Amino acid sequence: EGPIDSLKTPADIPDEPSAMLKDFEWVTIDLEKEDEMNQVHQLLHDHYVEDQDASFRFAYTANFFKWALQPPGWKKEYYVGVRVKATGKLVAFISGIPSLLRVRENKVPSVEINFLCIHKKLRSKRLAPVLIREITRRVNKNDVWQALFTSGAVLPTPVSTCRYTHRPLNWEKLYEVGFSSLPAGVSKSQMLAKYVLPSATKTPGLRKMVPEDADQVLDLYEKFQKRYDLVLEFTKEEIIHWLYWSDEQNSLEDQDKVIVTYVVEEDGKITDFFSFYILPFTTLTNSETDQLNVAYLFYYASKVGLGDSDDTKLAKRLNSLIGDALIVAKNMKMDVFNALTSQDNVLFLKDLKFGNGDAFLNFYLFNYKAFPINGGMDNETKELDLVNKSGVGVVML
Ligand SMILES: Cc1c(C(=O)c2nccn2C)oc2cccc(OCCCNCc3cccnc3)c12
Repeated sequence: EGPIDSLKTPADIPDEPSAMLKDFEWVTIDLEKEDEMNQVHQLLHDHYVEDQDASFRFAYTANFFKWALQPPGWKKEYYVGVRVKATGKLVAFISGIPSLLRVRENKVPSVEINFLCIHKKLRSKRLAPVLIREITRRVNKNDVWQALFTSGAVLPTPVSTCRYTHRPLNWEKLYEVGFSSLPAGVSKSQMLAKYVLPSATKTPGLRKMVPEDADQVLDLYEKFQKRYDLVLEFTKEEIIHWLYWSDEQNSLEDQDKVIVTYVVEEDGKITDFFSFYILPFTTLTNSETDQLNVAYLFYYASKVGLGDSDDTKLAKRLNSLIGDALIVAKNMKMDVFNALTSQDNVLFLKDLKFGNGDAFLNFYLFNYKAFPINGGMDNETKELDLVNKSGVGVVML
C-alpha cells in the first residue's frame, strides 16, 4: 500500500494551468466575496444533481458552503472555476480542502475533492478531466500528492463502496413527493405507524455540544476512529468547525441550520456524541412541497466502542444514541434521515428502520494504492454485512 506515481517535487509541476477550451478561462473563486459565493451557490443549485431520476436537486445554502468549504486550513487556490470569457458567467467548479487521512496504519496528507460541477450545456465536452487535472496541479504545487473523493459513478478501482440508506421521519411527505412508495397490501396508516417516533429523547445526560466540549469530543473521536481503516484525523479547531461550526449558527431557524451535534454527559464526563448535517433537496416533480428537509448522519462515538468490547453492547448503545438522533432530527422538521453502510452503522440500521436505498457511494483514493476496505455491505448481494461491517470511518459530505 502507498503512493503510485514516482516521487515528484512542486518544482516539477507546471506554473501555468493546462489549456482551457476556447472562449473559457480559469478563475480562482474567492468564497469570501458574497457575489462569488452566490455564483457557486447558483451554479450548484441549478446544475448539480445527485439522484438518478433527477427528481431532486440539492438546495444548497450559503451557510452550507461556508461550513463545507471553509474549514480551518482552507486554501483559496483550491476553489477552481471556469468562466465564459465574454460574459464572466461561472460554468464549472471544483474544490479541495486539506485533510490528514489515515489509511490503515499510514498517515497520508491529502485533499478532499468535492463539488465538481459542470453547467448542463457543457457536459460531455471532456471538461471534468481538465478540471481534475487543474486542481491536481494546484494541490501538487503545495507539495500534496494524494486525494480522497467520492462518486456515484463507477471509475477504476474504488477503495470502498457503501450503500445509501434512508430512515423516513415524515413518511407522508416522502410519499407525496414520490420518494417513498406504498408497498402492495400495506395501508398508509400502517406506514405512518411503522415510522412513528416518541417526541422526547431517552438517553440520560443528552445535550447539545458546546465549544467547551471540544477537548473531550476530540479525544473520544480519536479513540473511536481507531476502529476504522479510512479515517480523517482532526485538530481541535477542525473538530469544533465540523461538529459545532460557530455560535452564529445558533441564531438560525432549525431547518436553516447546517450541523447538529449532541453529547452525552455523565458525572461531568462526555461518554458519547452523535452528529448529523442538514442539506435539503428541491423537489423537481410537480408536488405541492418544493423542499425536502434531509439530515445526513455524520460522526459519532461512544465509550462503549473503545477497547475490545463485543459489538452487542455497542449495538445496544448505538441503537439508543442514533434513535435519539432520529427524534432530534424529526423535532427539527427533517423529513428523512440518511446514512451510509459505513462506520458501525450496520449495527443499528435495521432496528432503527433505515431502508436500503438504490444508490451506492464509491470512495476513491487518488495516487494511493490500498487494499479494498469493507463498505458494510456484501459485494455480491449488496445486503448489510453485519460480520465484517465497515472499515470506512470518514464521512464525505
Ligand atoms: C444524496 C443521498 C440521498 C438522496 O439522493 C436522497 N435522499 C432522500 C431523497 N434523495 C433523492 O440519499 C442518501 C443516503 C445516504 C447518503 C447520501 O449521500 C451521501 C453524501 C453524498 N453527497 C451529498 C453532497 C454533499 C455535498 C455536496 N453535494 C452533494 C444520500
